[in-house]
Amino acid sequence: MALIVVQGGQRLEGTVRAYGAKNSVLPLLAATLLPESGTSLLRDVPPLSDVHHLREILHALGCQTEEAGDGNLLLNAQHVDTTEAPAALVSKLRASFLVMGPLLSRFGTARVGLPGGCSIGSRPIDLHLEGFEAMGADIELGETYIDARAPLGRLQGAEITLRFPSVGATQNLMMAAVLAEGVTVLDNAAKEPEIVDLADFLNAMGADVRGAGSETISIYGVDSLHGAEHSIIPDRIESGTFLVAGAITGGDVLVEGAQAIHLLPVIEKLREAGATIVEEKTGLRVTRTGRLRPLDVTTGVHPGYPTDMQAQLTALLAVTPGTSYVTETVFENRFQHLDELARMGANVRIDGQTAVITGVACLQGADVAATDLRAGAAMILAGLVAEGETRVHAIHHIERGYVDIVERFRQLGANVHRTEGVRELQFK
Ligand SMILES: CC(=O)N[C@H]1[C@@H](OP(=O)(O)OP(=O)(O)OC[C@H]2O[C@@H](n3ccc(=O)[nH]c3=O)[C@H](O)[C@@H]2O)O[C@H](CO)[C@@H](O)[C@@H]1O
Ligand SMILES: C=C(OP(=O)(O)O)C(=O)O
Repeated sequence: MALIVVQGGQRLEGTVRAYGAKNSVLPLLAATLLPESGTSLLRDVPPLSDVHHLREILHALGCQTEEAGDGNLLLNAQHVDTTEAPAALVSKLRASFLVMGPLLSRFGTARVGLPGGCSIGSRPIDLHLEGFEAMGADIELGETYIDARAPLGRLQGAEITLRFPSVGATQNLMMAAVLAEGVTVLDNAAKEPEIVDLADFLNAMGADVRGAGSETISIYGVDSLHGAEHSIIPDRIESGTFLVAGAITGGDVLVEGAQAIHLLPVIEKLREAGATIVEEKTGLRVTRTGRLRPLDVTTGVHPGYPTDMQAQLTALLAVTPGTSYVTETVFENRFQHLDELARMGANVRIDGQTAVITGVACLQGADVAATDLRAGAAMILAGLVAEGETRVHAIHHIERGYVDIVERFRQLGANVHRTEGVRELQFK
């Protein structure tokens, strides 16, 4: 199995470009199922394994996709010939379940396998299903498949208040509503930038989605949609990861394309920790010369501190003098990386939902696992400042969400490489 090997001690310096956002491109790919005519063009599609797997699902449904160079992807769903998304493919990633909304909206029926994704909590899909039901769908839950059908042939607009502003449920229900009969109002909707990106794409296709980015989204159903062109927003989590890399190594890194407006809580916390972050014409520059300072951070839904940037921050805090507190409120099992940091000598303990991290002078290189995508990024970050060699295993998780991570860290001066064929160590 492949692993990433990091030799600690290099100060990172240089420029890195943010790719299109993984968490935007996945719902956008699902949305391309909606139009019955025309080809869509998505720009800055990141070449990630999650994207590859979602494209496989689109192909299984009868869509055509074609790479058109420079990160452009053409998609056509005119000839969709089945509404069954195979469980074997859907189980490879979480966002695959987002094909349910578009299929149900356009065809009034869908059979979709149960989704996979990072194991960071129980991750139910009850909010998605309750929303479809409120729009008139009958839902049948099987062991590996979920069947949904609109008995009237078309979903009906409804008023839906989400118990929690779930990103995925908001996206799935928005897509279900665009071709429904009448108006759907989603209350307590998620406000993440990826929701706004999806609404912009749907509207470019001829939908009428209003209020995305606020807690109430109104979707006025239309009769048909057409293909559209859209540029994907830069990945705020990838950008944030590189900002932490600059901060942890006391470096000077410009993240091209990083948008401050999407990263406000991350910027605020990194500044509080002692980094300098400046908005430049082309992106965000991070530098740090002074000592790191401890933090008290609580994750939350947007515009709160993103849970997807929690693990990376714990790597920084592991080498920050003093005691820091990190409270995770979005996922109930998102501290697995702390055990891995502890293998490297970090002083961490978990108290309920809070990680208590007392910084150590230096971490030690070790064999560690990428227990999930962001946990893997955190291991690389820790490895950058550890004494000796850190070998990160289970890197398929990292490759779900970071494009060419090794090459891009190398360009910034990190001593890191990817190696194949080494026996996977057993982690308890
Ligand atoms: C592909 C993608 O975009 N993934 C992101 C998306 O995941 P995802 O869309 O899965 O995350 P959600 O916002 O839905 O989940 C947040 C919380 O709501 C709970 N929940 C969710 C749905 C549901 O039907 N019932 C329920 O209880 C989840 O278990 C979790 O505790 O948003 C998360 C929160 O910002 C991010 O960490 C993920 O990177
Ligand atoms: C948890 C994440 O992804 P997913 O929802 O696709 O598992 C993530 O991007 O950090």
